[in-house]
Parts: sequence; C-alpha cells; structure tokens
Amino acid sequence: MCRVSFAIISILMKSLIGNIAILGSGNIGLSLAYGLVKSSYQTASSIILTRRNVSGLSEQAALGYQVSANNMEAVSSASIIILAVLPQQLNGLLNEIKPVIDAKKHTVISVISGVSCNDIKAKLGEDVQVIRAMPNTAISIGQSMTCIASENATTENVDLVKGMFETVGSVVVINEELMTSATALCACGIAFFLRAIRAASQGGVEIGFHAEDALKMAVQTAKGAADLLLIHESHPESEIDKVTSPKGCTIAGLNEMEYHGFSSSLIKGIKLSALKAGGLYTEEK
Ligand SMILES: NC(=O)C1=CN([C@@H]2O[C@H](COP(=O)(O)OP(=O)(O)OC[C@H]3O[C@@H](n4cnc5c(N)ncnc54)[C@H](O)[C@@H]3O)[C@@H](O)[C@H]2O)C=CC1
Ligand SMILES: O=C(O)[C@@H]1CCC=N1
Repeated sequence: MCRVSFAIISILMKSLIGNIAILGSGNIGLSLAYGLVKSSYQTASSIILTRRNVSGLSEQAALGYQVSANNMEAVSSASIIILAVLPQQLNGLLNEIKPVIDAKKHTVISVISGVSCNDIKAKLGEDVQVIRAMPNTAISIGQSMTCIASENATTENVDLVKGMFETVGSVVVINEELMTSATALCACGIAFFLRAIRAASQGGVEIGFHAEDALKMAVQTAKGAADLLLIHESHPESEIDKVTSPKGCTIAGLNEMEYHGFSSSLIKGIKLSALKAGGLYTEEK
C-alpha cells in the first residue's frame, strides 16, 4: 500500500476511535498516553488528560495533549474513558462524572487495582460497558504486559480495547477474578524485576565493576534472558541448563541464591502483593 493511502487510513482510524479521556494523569495514566501516541494509535491532541491540579500537566500541554481539571467536560467530549486514579480517589471521581456518562456513547476502561467492573457499574449504571485493564509502566515504550477482563462488554468492545492495548505491548484476556493476580505478577512485577536488576548490578560492583558499567551489564543480561524465553518460546530451566556447566560457577552461584531464598522470596512477595491488590478498594470503602 502506498504511503499516502496508509496515512489516509490512519487518520480515518483515529477519527473513528474518537477522543480518549484519561481521568487521573499520574504515573500509569501518563505512561499509557505516551505509549498510545508513540504507537500512533491516537494523536496527542485527541487525548484529554485530567488531573485535579492542571499545572502539573504543563509539559504534556506543550506536547499537544489536551489537559483539563474538569472531568465532566473531558468525559463529554470523549468516547473512551480511562479511569486511572488511586482506589481511594475513585468514588469521588465516579460521583462527579456519573451525570455525563452515556452508556450508548462511552466505553469505560478502569486500570484501578482491586476495583471490579461491578463496583464501577454500581456507581455509573448497570448498562455502562466497563472493561478492566491491568497494564504496567512499560506501556510508555510499547512493552506493556496488559491483562484485560470484562463482565458485560460486547465482544466488539473487548476487541476494540484489546486492539488498543496491543499497540502498546502484549495482551491476555483473563477472567476477572484473576485480575488481582495479574496486578501482582505484571504491574507490580516491573518493580520486582527492576529490584532484581539493581541487586545484580550491586553484586557487579562488589566484584570489581564501576557502578555505571555494572548496571549496563546487568540490564543487557536481563534483557537477553527475557528475549531468550520470548524468541525460543522455551522454559527458563531449559535455558538455565545451557548456562550451568558441570562443576561450574553458575550452579554454585544459583544454589547459593536459592539457599538464601531467592525463588521463595519472589513467590512470597508476589502472593502478598496479590493479597494487598485485592483489598485496595474495599479497605477504603
Ligand atoms: N503505577 C503503576 O504501575 C500502575 C498503577 N495502576 C493503578 O492505576 C491507578 C493510578 O496509579 P498511579 O498512576 O500509580 O497513581 P498516581 O498517584 O501517580 O496517579 C493518580 C493521579 O490521579 C490524579 N487524580 C486524583 N483524583 C483525581 C480526580 N478526581 N480527577 C482527576 N485526577 C485525579 C492525581 O492527581 C494523580 O495525578 C491506581 O489505581 C493503581 O492501582 C495500575 C497498573 C499499574
Ligand atoms: O502499587 C500499586 O498499588 C499499583 C498497582 C500496580 C502497580 N502499582
């Protein structure tokens, strides 16, 4: 297809999608906005970012995003509404936007941990289509692992939302009861793997590298390990078997790490995060 017709189709697609309102433009809201623009899913001028204090969004305004402190106006001029406030901030936001929510026009996507589709429908109306999405901050660079679930959205709408998140990473559609598990493994997981990389780089400094070099080496090694699994579609243990030479140094290091609880501390941390994610909203009610 020639470049001109591709550009025309792309413009038509963006106008069909309509404005996207991101209510609560903090860490994940902004990461999502950046990712959608970077992937060309939508233009910055068709994304409305809201925050209670709009002065915190001057950088984004300069980049061409619409910014506002008025959630009602943002909802009125958008078709996709993304809820991205903290669980404890949600009820106030839902009460504010309820009068302008139109079940025929709006698709509501919530990235808020611990809040079910039913919790949102109970506030906005039973006929409103609500889709839960759990992305992670790597969405800003098109590398999110996003899980989505819905209980009342049409297949067409789930596909629309799946398509949107696929432009900024991988997507798995899951049952809603697994959403808190997805939060721990995928959203919190970014922090867990980053801490593992930091620990590896600190080990590197202990054995002789300058901090900057040690971090670069740890990051690229972690990326290589993840890519081996993605590209070979293999199990970690089969890749580990290729590294652990008999009587070698890898198995010695691995066994020492396991003796000190490496795998079990990761598993226990993920279990605790999932437990906490499940209670984030109900704790506040
Ligand atoms: N940070 C992350 O990696 C992820 C966070 N989440 C979920 O996303 C939600 C937001 O998390 P973060 O971005 O980390 O928090 P954050 O505190 O960085 O962002 C929340 C934003 O909402 C704004 N806000 C609060 N009340 C508002 C209102 N009534 N109208 C407009 N804006 C309002 C705040 O000013 C703030 O900028 C949480 O529910 C969290 O569970 C989900 C996946 C990943
Ligand atoms: O820490 C949190 O509660 C949020 C949810 C997932 C990632 N950050």
